[in-house]
This record gives sequence, structure tokens and C-alpha cells, in this order.
Amino acid sequence: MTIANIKTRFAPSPTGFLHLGNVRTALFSALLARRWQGIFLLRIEDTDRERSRAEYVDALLDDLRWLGLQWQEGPERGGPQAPYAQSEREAIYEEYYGQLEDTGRIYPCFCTPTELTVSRKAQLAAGRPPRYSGTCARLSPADRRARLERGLSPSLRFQVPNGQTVEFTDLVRGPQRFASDDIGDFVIRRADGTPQFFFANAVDDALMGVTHVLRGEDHLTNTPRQVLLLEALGLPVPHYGHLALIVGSDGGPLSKRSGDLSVRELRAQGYLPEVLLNYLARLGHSYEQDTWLNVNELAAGFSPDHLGRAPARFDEAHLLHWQAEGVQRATYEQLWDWVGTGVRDQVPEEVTEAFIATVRPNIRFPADALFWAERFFGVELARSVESETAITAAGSGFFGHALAAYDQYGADYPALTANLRERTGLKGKPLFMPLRAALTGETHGPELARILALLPAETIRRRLQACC
Ligand SMILES: Nc1ncnc2c1ncn2[C@@H]1O[C@H](COP(=O)(O)OP(=O)(O)OP(=O)(O)O)[C@@H](O)[C@H]1O
Repeated sequence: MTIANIKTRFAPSPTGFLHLGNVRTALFSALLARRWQGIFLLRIEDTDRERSRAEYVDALLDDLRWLGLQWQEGPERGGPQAPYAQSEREAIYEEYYGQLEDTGRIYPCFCTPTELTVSRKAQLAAGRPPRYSGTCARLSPADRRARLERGLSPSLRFQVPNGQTVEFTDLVRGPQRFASDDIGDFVIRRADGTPQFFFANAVDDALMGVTHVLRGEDHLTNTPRQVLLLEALGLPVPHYGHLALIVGSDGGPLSKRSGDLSVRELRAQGYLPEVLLNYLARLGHSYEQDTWLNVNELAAGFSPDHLGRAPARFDEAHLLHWQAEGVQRATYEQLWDWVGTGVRDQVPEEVTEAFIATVRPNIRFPADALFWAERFFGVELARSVESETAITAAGSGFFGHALAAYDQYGADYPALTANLRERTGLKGKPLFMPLRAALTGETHGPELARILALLPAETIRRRLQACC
């Protein structure tokens, strides 16, 4: 399969911080475009005036950039179909409402929210699926005029044709068929004049030349409405692919409203961007390799054919696995930046690289690096209970020998430990554990040989002396 001139998009609403479900949609869309040298477009769907906020727009742009999911068209970058925020496109929408009006495909609806609720309840009580009953479609022109003269602000409803079947082939879920009779006439412009999602989203995709729409399965039932609208407007219908949703540990889909697992939060904890990409790319999508892939490799192996239909559950253990891998792969510069000021302030300048090399296999988060920086370079050494036990068991004579061996061999670990073995007759754990406990206050941790080379000689002597 080859796809020419592909354009994909991510179209979030700025109503909260992006969560892993949102970001996986962005990632798959970006990978699909990159795979076929196409364009990845970003559009801000801020038509919900009450819930949309400028700070969420800034946050989502920042999150996507941090993840390396740079868009080629969209906010800040511009493009042939600017503007890319729906709140700035109302004049464009007016033109298309006009077209639908001219062709008699829409009508004003004066029903109040209360009337709609009553009708919905009555239909449910009668065991029917709720849909708009068509009250305002039956108003005469005189009735409509009278209501408008009374100053009522109508919404605009799209008149769904009867007796049709809407069909499309979903990129993930295969052939789909919906009976138009099951779809009630739906609002495309709210009474406050703002466009409804179905309308603005479909019109923008068409005008912006989007060829492939990957989005969450929560939109599957919107698609037949959007297909009908685009057909009524004579606009091109993109290929749709509906992705299984990511569910949290409670089994419910992640949602911005409930502030689920935001990228910000994960970033603040110290997750690395490529870690999230490697994790998310495998959540509901299979790759031949289960090894670490960079973004180009993720794109090269991406295909809608490898997308699964079952909901994908967020699994922290998998994410932690990728995080451990990401830390091993990061450069010294990346990690030195990532560990944060608490670590940078404590580690002496001349051993920063040695510090990172020493702790790298034992850390997954900046907090872990801080833990070791404090153990190595803190003035006061807080010892764990286990290390106190190991020190007591070794006895003070052991540390006198250790000091003598250190004075003779310094940080030459093989020579020092061989000498200590000779002096004490100990080997294995009884030899190494008390040494580790005295030097770090812990009975686990980075390689002892590296620790010996990293700590200032004066610290080593002081800590061994303290156990004598
Ligand atoms: N739990 C989820 N798993 C996978 N994709 C999701 C999930 N929730 C939303 N998406 C997808 O993320 C994209 C952006 O959606 P949107 O900005 O509407 O976020 P949302 O989380 O649904 O927000 P809200 O909670 O405010 O409804 C859409 O394609 C949507 O289908």
C-alpha cells in the first residue's frame, strides 16, 4: 500500500490538559502522515465558549512540541487554510450555513432545552431510542417568522434524509452501515450562534484537505452525520479510522474532564517524551519489533492495518519498562538537564558525568537521582535500618581494615577488595555489604566500584571511620 498526498490531523478541544488517550490519537495521526511523507495538521476546536480556555491551548501546543509531534500546518505555523482555531472561522461557517439554507437542508429550531428533555424522556419511556422528534421541521413559514419576530434565537438543524443507508469503510473497524432513519435531525449551529461539533469539524476537515481522520471510537456514531453533511455540501469525505479508547484502571475511558493522566503530570514526574511515544505506539497498535524505536522507526512501522479494535488499558508497569529503557538510552546531557536543580546543586562539577554514569542503571526518575546525590554528597548520611544491621554485623574491626586497605589502594576497587579479603578472611556479601552500607547508608544501589571512584577520598575516610 502507498498513500500519496496524505494529510492527517489532530483536532483537540482546549477544555483541559491532554491525556494519554488524546496524545495517542495525535501520535497515530502524526505517524501516519510521516510514514507517507504527508502533512500533519493541528486544529484547535474551541467552539465551546464556556469550557475552552487560552491556557489549555498553550498547554497543548507545549505538550505536543515536548513530545516531538510537530505539526506542519496549524497554530503558530500557519498554512494555506488559516486560521486554525475554530473560534476564528465563524465567517467561513456562515457561508456553508447559507449553502445548506439555499438548498433547503436546514431549518431553525426553537425547541427549548426543557422541551427537548421531555421529548427524550418520553421516547425512552416508550422504549424507543431518543432522537429529535422533528417538531420545528413542521413549522410553517409564518410560524417561523412569528417566532423570530418574538425575538427567539433558534438553533439550526440539519434535515436528515429518510430511508437512506450511510456507508463507509472504517480504517480500523472495516465496513460500517447506518440507517439514516435512526439519526434524528441534528443541530449544526447552536442558539448562541456557535457551530456544533459535527458541522465545524466536518467542514474544516474538508476545507483543509484532510484525507485521513484518525480519532477515538467515541466519534464513530458522529461519522454518518458528518458524511451526510459533507455530501449535502458537495465537499469531499475523508477516510475515517476510529481508534479503540484507552481506559484507566477503573475501566472507564480516560477523559479530559476528569483530569485523567495528563501528559503534564507524567512529564512533571520525569517521564521522557520518547518513552511515552514508545509506550503509546504499542497501545492498540502492534509492531513487529518490541524493542525501542525512534520516531522515524515508529512511523516506518505504523499502519492502520495494525490497529486493534479492543479497548486498550493503561498499564503503568509497561510504561515503567519503557522509562527504564529511555533512561539507559538518553545522552548524558539530556539526563543532566532532566535530574533537576536539586541534583545539580549537590554533585561537584568535576564528577557530574561520573555521577550520571554511576546512577544511570539504578534510576528511573529525577527523584531517584536526587536520592543518590543526597546519599553520595550530603553532609549527613542517613543510614537505612538494613545498612545499620550490616554495619553492626561486620563489627568495628572490619572498618579499621577497610580504612587501611583504602589508604593503601585508594579507589582501585579490585586491589582494595582483594586486600580487604586477605585482611578479614571474608568474601562475597559479608565483604561487600558492610562496605556499601558504610559508604552509602544503603544495602542496594549502584556498582560499588563506581561509588568508590565517585566519592571524595575525604568522605570515604570519614564514613569508614564513623563505623570503626
Ligand atoms: N480515552 C481515550 N482514548 C483514546 N482516545 C481518546 C480518548 N478520549 C478522547 N480521545 C480522542 O482524543 C481526541 C481529542 O479529543 P477531545 O479534545 O475531544 O478530548 P476528550 O478527552 O474527549 O475531552 P472531553 O473529556 O473534554 O470530552 C479525539 O480524537 C478523541 O476521540
